[in-house]
Amino acid sequence: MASPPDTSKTTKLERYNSYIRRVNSTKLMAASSKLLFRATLLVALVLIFFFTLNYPPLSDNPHHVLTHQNFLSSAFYGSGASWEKQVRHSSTPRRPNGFSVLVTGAGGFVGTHCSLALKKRGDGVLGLDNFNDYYDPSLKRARQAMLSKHQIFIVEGDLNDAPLLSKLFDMVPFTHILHLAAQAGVRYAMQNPQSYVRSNIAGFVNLLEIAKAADPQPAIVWASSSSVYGLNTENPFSELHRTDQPASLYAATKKAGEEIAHTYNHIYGLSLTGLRFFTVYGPWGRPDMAYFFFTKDILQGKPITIYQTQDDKEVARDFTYIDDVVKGCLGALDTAEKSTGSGGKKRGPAQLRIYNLGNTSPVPVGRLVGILEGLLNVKAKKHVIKMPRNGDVPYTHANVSLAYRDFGYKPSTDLATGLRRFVKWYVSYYGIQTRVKKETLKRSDQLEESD
Ligand SMILES: O=C(O)[C@H]1O[C@H](OP(=O)(O)OP(=O)(O)OC[C@H]2O[C@@H](n3ccc(=O)[nH]c3=O)[C@H](O)[C@@H]2O)[C@H](O)[C@@H](O)[C@H]1O
Repeated sequence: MASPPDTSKTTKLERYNSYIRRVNSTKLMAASSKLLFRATLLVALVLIFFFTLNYPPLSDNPHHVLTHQNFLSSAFYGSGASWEKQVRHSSTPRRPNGFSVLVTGAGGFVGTHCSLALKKRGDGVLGLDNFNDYYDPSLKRARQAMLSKHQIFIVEGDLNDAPLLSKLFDMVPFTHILHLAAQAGVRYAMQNPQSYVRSNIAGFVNLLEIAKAADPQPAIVWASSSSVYGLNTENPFSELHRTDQPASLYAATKKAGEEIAHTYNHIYGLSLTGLRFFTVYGPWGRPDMAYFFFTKDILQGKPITIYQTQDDKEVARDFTYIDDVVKGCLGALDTAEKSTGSGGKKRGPAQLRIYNLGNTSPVPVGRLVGILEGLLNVKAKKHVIKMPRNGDVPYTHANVSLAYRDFGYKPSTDLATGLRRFVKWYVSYYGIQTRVKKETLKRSDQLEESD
C-alpha cells in the first residue's frame, strides 16, 4: 500500500503564504481605510464650508450672520482708496458743528428719509445696510441710488460684522448713530424667528459693543416699536405704561433692545434714546406693510383681508406719516447728550431716554381701505376675518407728550393726506397711472425725490 505523500512541507508553506496574504490584506485594508478616512474628512470639510457659507439659506434668512461674508466684506470693502474716500466724504459734515451720523438701515424706509433730511441740513451721513431680501431688494437699491445722488454713501454690510464696524469707527469719529436697521414686521416673526434674534438682539449688541469701545463714543438714537405695549390695555399708550407683555417675538426683541440699552448706558456711559415708532407709512415705504400691499392688490383687482378683533370690533392703528417721524428722529438726535465714556470705560452718568413717536389719532383699518379706494378710484374686494393669532394687537394709540416736551415733536399729517402722497409716489414709481384719480396725481406737495 502506497504511503500517503509527505505534505508537512507544503502545508507549512501554504500556512506561511496564507499568513503573508492575511498580513498584506490587513495592510491593504488599513491603507484603504486611511484613504477613505481622508476622503471623508475632505468631503466633510467641503460640506462644512458650504454649509456655513449658505446657512441659513438667504431666502428665509434676511438678517443672517455671515461668517465668510463678514470676512469677505471686511476684506473687500475695508481696502481700496476709492471706498475709503467715499466713506470719509459721505460722513463729513458741511455745516459748522454738524454731526457725523452713522445711519444703519439707510437703504430702508425710515433710514432713507432720515439720511436725506440730515444731509440736507449739512450733517455728514454714512449709511450701512445689508440689502437683505425680506422685501424686494430692488426698492432698497432704488432708495440707495436716490441717496447716492445726494452724496450719501451706503456701506454694504451686516450689523453683525464686527471687523467692518470697527474699521468704520477707526476711520470716522462719528458723533451719532441713528440705528434703524432691524428685522421688521410683526407677523413674519412666526415664519422666521431667528432673523429677529440675529438683527434686533445680536446685531444691536454688536453695534453697542463697537460704540462703547469707540473714542469718542457716539450718542445713539435707535428704533424701538409701538408693539412693545403688547397686551397693555391703558390708552393712549404712555411711556410709563407696562411693556412686559409683548404679543409677538418682534415686540419681544424690541423690548429686549430697550433693556439692553439700559445695560450699556449703565455700564459704559453710552447716551441712548429709543424711539417707539407707530406704524410708519409714506412714499418709499415698506411693501410688507398693509397700506402698501393693499394698494397693490386693490389696483390688481385682488381680494384683501381685513382683520377684526375676536369680539368683532375694528382693528385700528395710530398710522404715522414718515415726515413726522423724520422730524422726531432729528429732534431726538439734536437733543441727545454726549456719551460719557471713552474706550469702554464709563466716566459719569449718561442720558437714557424712550419716546413714543405716533400720530395720536388711531384709524380703523377699514377706514384706511376706504381712503385708498377713493384715491385709487377702485372698489376693493374686501374679505373680513377675525384676526388670526399672529402677534397682532387690536389697537395702538400714542401719547406723545414726552417727545413734545423734550424736542417739540408734533405730528401734523392726517392719514388721508399722507396716503395721497403715498399713492402719488406709488403710481409714479411703479408706472401705473390709468385708474388713479387725476386730482390725486395733480397735487404737488410731494417729496422732491419721487417726482
Ligand atoms: O408700530 C409698530 O411698531 C409696527 O408697525 C407695523 O406693524 P403693524 O402696525 O402691524 O402694521 P401693518 O403690518 O401694516 O398692519 C397694519 C394694520 O393692518 C392690519 N392688517 C394687516 C394685514 C392684513 O392682511 N390685514 C389687516 O387687516 C393689521 O392687523 C394692523 O392693524 C410694522 O410693520 C412693524 O414693523 C412695526 O414697526
